[in-house]
Amino acid sequence: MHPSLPPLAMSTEPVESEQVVVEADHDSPTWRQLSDFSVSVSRKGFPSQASYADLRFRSVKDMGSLAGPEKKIVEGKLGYVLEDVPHFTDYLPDLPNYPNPLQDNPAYSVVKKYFVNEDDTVPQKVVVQINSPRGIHFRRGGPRQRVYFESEDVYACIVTCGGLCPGLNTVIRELVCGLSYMYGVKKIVGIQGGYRGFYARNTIPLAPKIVNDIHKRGGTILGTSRGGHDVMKIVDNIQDRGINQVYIIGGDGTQKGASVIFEEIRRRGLKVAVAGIPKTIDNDIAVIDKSFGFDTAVEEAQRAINAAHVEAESVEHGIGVVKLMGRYSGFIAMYATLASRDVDCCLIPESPFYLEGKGGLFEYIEKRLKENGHMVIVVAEGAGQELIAASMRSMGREDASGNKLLLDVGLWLSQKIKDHFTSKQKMTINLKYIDPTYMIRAIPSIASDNVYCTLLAQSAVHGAMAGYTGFTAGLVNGRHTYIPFYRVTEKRNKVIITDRMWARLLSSTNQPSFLSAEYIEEIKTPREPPK
Ligand SMILES: Nc1ncnc2c1ncn2[C@@H]1O[C@H](COP(=O)(O)OP(=O)(O)OP(=O)(O)O)[C@@H](O)[C@H]1O
Ligand SMILES: O=P(O)(O)OC[C@H]1O[C@](O)(CO)[C@@H](O)[C@@H]1O
Ligand SMILES: [Mg+2]
Repeated sequence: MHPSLPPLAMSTEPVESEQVVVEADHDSPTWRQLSDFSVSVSRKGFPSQASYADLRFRSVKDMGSLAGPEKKIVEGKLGYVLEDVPHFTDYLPDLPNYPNPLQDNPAYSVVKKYFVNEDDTVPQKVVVQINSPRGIHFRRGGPRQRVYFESEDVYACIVTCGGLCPGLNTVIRELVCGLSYMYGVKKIVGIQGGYRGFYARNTIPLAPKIVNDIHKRGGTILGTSRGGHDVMKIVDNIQDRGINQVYIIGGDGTQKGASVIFEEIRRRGLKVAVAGIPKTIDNDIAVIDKSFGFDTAVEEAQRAINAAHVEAESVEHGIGVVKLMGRYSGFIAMYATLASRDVDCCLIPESPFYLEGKGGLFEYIEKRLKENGHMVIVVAEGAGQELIAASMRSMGREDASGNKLLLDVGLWLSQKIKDHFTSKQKMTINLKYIDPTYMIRAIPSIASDNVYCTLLAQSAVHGAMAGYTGFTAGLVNGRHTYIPFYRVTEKRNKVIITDRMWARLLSSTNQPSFLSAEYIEEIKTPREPPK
């Protein structure tokens, strides 16, 4: 255990009052043997309205791996569960705190109830039944009455990792402006070229004047990369430079990396806030309503679909194929299809399809061409990978971050369609393939995404200033929240093909579901609950 880490106060019984029952440190055998115990919460203010008797505090260490995340869970009556995020005072109990400087900011001081109530939490599930448990909640994001940094002591850094996404520059801009204008922070630097930039590149100074109009440009002014996550080198660098707020913008891989950085920072007992801002054009990050840049991507995809449609309808038996992003999740393809209404078939990774035979894609294409004379197919990049793998080799390759490198479904599918209709069916078709992937990723974000980026960035800044750490700032049911890293990285957000949204798409395109009769029967028949 790091010498500066205080022992946690804990009990093997549910806490019925504010008492502290047993003390043990994180690395003690006692800690390891317990997977579920109560901890006292040293931070003042929670819970103020609910009585302590209503609540049970648990800190659940992932027993599978000692290096795994420590979960901070608060349970209340009626099945209320708060999956809380770490706070400095969990491991640095005697830190001083200060009044939030926003109190004296003329723009904000007139706002009624500007500060978020310490007890506010946001439910993950908003549709409930009369007797259903209240379920998982997340801590509400926003400015707090007290902060754990004095403005002149803050030294913040910002890093962007993973693939490009519209809105990256807006988030950078709003972090810089939020820190400067709301909290008077003067020392902010950008880490260049993703995680490896911490130890392999110089930092660049950031200030409102420098970032003033970067949101009008695509990409990230800081640069980005995959791979290069060396946690010890990164944290050594943070420590050596005296950085005490780290803002990390990136997708699922990046948030995993942020979690590891946070764990190392906590192990060393450093007062360094680690805040993640989720970025994923694919919209595949779990828990959050939607990721920034997603709406921009769907909007821009319309241009490619329109072009495919114009090409297809101008010739005899015209087929337009458009490949859109989505490695594991077909959200962009699904929403772009629903928005366009010119699409006759949408193929996504979550819904396996087949080409030949009854109910297959070729049969549907032929029907559509006979009915309409042309058609448009939208295919997500991760769709049909098993089919391609069966006909081609070179599966199993990975990029620098360990992400599987996919085979180009758009080219493959276009070729298969051409082969089938021209060689086998002896039918003349005119196929045009459009891959707008990198054109979509590289544009600046649209207005609504810019506002979303602004609120996300400000929420992250408020959280870090208030002493929260090890969190991802995210929108849950329309409210800004702080979500523990493990919650956004443990699984991916995927299109659920048994949900209404996919059904809407099927009914809008009239495409086959490609599901077998047995499968449909199986999902319709409710299973017996396990005895
Ligand atoms: N499990 C992990 N532990 C530590 N670092 C990781 C982990 N997974 C990924 N990273 C690091 O996070 C960074 C970004 O990861 P990745 O390239 O997978 O992009 P991403 O954040 O998932 O974004 P996207 O996939 O949307 O482009 C890389 O520098 C990578 O080394
Ligand atoms: O070519 P790159 O930069 O590795 O990124 C491609 C991947 O990035 C994403 O756009 C996600 O950021 C995926 O949709 C795509 O597979
Ligand atoms: Mg990823």
